[in-house]
Amino acid sequence: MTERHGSSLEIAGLRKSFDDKIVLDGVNLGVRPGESLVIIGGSGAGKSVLLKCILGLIQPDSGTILIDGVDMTDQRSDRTDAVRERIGMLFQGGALFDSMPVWRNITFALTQGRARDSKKMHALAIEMLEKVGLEPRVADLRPAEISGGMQKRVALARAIAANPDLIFFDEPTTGLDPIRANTINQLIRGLVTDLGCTAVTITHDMASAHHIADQVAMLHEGRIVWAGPVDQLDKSGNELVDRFIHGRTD
Ligand SMILES: Nc1ncnc2c1ncn2[C@@H]1O[C@H](COP(=O)(O)OP(=O)(O)OP(=O)(O)O)[C@@H](O)[C@H]1O
Repeated sequence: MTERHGSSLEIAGLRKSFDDKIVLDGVNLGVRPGESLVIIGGSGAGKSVLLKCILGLIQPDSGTILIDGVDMTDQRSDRTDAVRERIGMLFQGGALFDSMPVWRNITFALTQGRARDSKKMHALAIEMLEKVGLEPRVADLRPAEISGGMQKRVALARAIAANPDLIFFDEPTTGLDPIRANTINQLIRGLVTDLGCTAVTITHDMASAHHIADQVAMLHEGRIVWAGPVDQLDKSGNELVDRFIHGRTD
């Protein structure tokens, strides 16, 4: 049984150009509540720009981005702010604050930077660390004192601490060995299957895509050229998808 319903995401006709370079050329994409979508595509396809548009970090030129029916491309309002509060994000580089210990990094957004019930927050951080396979002692270290792979898992712990309904992962397994990558894959899958969270993941790691995804969409030159259930990926009949998943450049 799920604890809640994840958010829905519907993108229609999304366009974005930088000067005369078209990066998003009418993206249409949908994710149902409690579903895991993986977006694949080669370098420069526009994946990061798409993600930044959804997160409100870049303003698209046209098109709509509906999260639970609220258009996130509209001017900021109480409605869009309320939706943003239910969104979690794991950035590629982790983006941790080096000046504070791991436990404060994990709970920072929950306290909005204010010192609040430190003991409770410390305990919560340890609980989150356990979920991502890290020992309690890591809570008191600073990000610079732990490896890149551990930083990635701390960033994931931070993303899930806020209990989001919709969570975005940008290359969550890049730079991790296969065992650690598998821990992250299982965690993402668990967020969706056990907690009913909606997940959108950008990855080049096809093993991870197969583990995480319900649906897969391929972005190529700013358009979604194929979308479908993950078990159809290997028999999509789409030349661009075949080339991408088999790493062919011909
Ligand atoms: N702020 C910007 N100004 C100008 N061009 C940009 C900007 N951001 C992205 N681009 C261009 O948009 C295109 C798509 O970039 P994007 O980062 O979305 O690709 P990607 O699919 O995420 O690639 P990768 O897998 O390598 O991360 C690239 O040609 C990039 O140079």
